[in-house]
Amino acid sequence: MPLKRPAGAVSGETVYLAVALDVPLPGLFDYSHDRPVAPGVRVRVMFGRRAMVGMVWAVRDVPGVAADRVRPIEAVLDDLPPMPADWLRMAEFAAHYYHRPLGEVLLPVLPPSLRKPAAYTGARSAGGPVCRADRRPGASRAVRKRAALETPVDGDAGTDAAEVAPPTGNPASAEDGPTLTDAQVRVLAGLRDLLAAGSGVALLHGVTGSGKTELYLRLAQDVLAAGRQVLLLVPEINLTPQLEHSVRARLGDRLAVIHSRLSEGDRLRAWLRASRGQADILLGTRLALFTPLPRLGLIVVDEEHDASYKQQDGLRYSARDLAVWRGHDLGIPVVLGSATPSLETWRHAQEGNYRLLSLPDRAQAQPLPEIRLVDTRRARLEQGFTPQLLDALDARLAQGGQSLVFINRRGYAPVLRCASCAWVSQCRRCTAHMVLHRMGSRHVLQCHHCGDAMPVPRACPDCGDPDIQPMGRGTQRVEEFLAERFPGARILRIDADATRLKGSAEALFARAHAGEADILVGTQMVSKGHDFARLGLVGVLNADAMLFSQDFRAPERLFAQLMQVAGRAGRRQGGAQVIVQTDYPEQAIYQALLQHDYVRFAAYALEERRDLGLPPFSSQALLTAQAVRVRDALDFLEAARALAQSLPESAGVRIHDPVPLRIVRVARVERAQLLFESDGRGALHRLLRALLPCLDEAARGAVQHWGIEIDPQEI
Ligand SMILES: Nc1ncnc2c1ncn2[C@@H]1O[C@H](COP(=O)(O)OP(=O)(O)OP(=O)(O)O)[C@@H](O)[C@H]1O
Ligand SMILES: [Zn+2]
Repeated sequence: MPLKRPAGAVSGETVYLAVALDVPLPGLFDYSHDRPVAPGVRVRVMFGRRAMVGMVWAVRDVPGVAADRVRPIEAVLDDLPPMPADWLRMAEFAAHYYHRPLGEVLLPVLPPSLRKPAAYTGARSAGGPVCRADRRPGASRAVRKRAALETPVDGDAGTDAAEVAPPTGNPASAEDGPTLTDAQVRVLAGLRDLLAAGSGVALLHGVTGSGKTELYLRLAQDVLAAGRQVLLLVPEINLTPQLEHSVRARLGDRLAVIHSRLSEGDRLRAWLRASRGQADILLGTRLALFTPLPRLGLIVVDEEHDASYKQQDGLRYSARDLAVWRGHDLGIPVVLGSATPSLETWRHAQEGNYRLLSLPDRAQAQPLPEIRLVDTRRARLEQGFTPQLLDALDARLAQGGQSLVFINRRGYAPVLRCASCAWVSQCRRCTAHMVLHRMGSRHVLQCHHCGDAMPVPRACPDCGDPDIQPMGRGTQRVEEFLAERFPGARILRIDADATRLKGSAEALFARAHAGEADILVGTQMVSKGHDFARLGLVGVLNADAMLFSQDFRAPERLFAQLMQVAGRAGRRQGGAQVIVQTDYPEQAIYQALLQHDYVRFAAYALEERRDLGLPPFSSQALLTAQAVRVRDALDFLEAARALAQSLPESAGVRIHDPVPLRIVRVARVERAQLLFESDGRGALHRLLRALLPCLDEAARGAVQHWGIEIDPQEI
């Protein structure tokens, strides 16, 4: 299809715009208009009978379909300049690498109000969401004036696409940081080398509490002083308030925060400030990566190993991997920080692709906590607690210190069971148990997979026995037990249920940080990133649950999780202790944990991966299929496999057997998967490019949905 540069077109003559739309169909869609529109400009169009917001990707001389079937666009949404060229390049790369239509990348990553046609029509639209945001008190006059005068830029998206507000120079009255330790000084010099070199990736491997955050702030100061912007990514929303506070105190108020819990209006305003260059620092979770930043000079990915950087639906991208790509594309440095780097990143550092900088000790000269494995096989457990852990909790309480009980399972109990027959609380729609939850004074059953809920039956639905009992325990039951066992203690539970309401997570964490709790009970939500001042004891229940998982990444994740949660203890005072209860103290993973030895663990785990040809020594892609019956999903995957094997591009690609997912049915849909693997990335992608366009044909009939995931993190 011949593409034409918009600048050459004469106004008044019909042009064809290739528009990306967020619909599950490949390719772009042609619309006509009376003058060219720059790539990266949003337009309102009719798709079938639906009004949609799309994004212009190119201008064509001739449409891809018969000219009389091409519909005109409804409106050019000229409240924003075209998306900048580097942003369009990143989206194009993501679409290509993850094998998705462009429209499924370009539109979903925008703030929701920018992609809703209704936001631009009707009496109350008042010029659209951008104009409304700019008219709010607080929006600068200059912006209001610009928004009122702005006409669409019919130029190349690359040139001067964004409004760039000049930096204000050094933030006023920035608080001074602590005097750096020798190790921090050395690492900062390494990071500054990277800045001076202009680009490259550094892995900042620093043990928990080593003061990595301090170095991000120092480096950010340099970048800001040079008039550039900083993108700071964190894995969890709950980590933003703590960091936001440090950033404001040290670097000033030219900060924007973006994450998925913001209201639409707040998210749009933060996005506008960042993309207009009015904010110098953008702090956010993975979706913040897709924000245009006209003066971007540094990207930091904190806790880079964290699985939350991987989007789990739609475009299944890794924000960390795309951050590295964006840095490379822009020729700016990227810093990946972690106490427990992912093995992918660690290998890059070992091979010299990334520059390895290490902080081997804690910043405040505290030793890492002592770790004890307590063998649960012969212990007399009280509600899952060993006498050793209970004694340790007692001792901390007596000293007035804070403790954390970590259990990665929310709710009251994972299953309800009848004492006399085999009945268990099974979800009607999923191959999973319904979890018992306490709601105030009542209990309910809830499925964590489909969200279905039902009241607790009075008696066993199968045999009528009234004696039905919760089995095992989650955070709520632990909280209840601790309250009984330690009546004077202030107990605070932090998990997804306790933090569901807006603002409640921030309030709970603030109380934990302020030392207003003696015992914290929490899931992985509390295990990472937080800098608790008085926490001296960590008890880990149920660590073994991940030990024998099918997923080859389970040991890596378990090790990281335990190192991270252990790392919350003793950050300000010595004498901290971690107690891990386990049935398998002899397992290599626990032995490495005792030594706080990430490097040894990584060496051992990488050796194993190399022997088995697993990532990072190979690349993987996962084809998943959904159907009412898993047999149909498996048949489709079997056909896909046969088709793949018949293609010449399959050379060098290992194609495994299709298998049902571990939890095969969710919400009455059954799922299966097929794994592709190759030693080099290229071969895998070549095969997928040849194979995927043929699959819709093969999926006809019983298969409801199929999808491809590149670099899957869970198998
Ligand atoms: N040079 C220093 N002198 C004194 N205190 C410091 C110094 N550097 C950092 N700190 C303090 O040490 C604590 C731990 O630092 P920080 O939270 O940055 O660690 P981290 O490496 O990010 O840890 P984690 O990986 O566990 O998140 C913080 O309270 C921080 O203020
Ligand atoms: Zn369910």
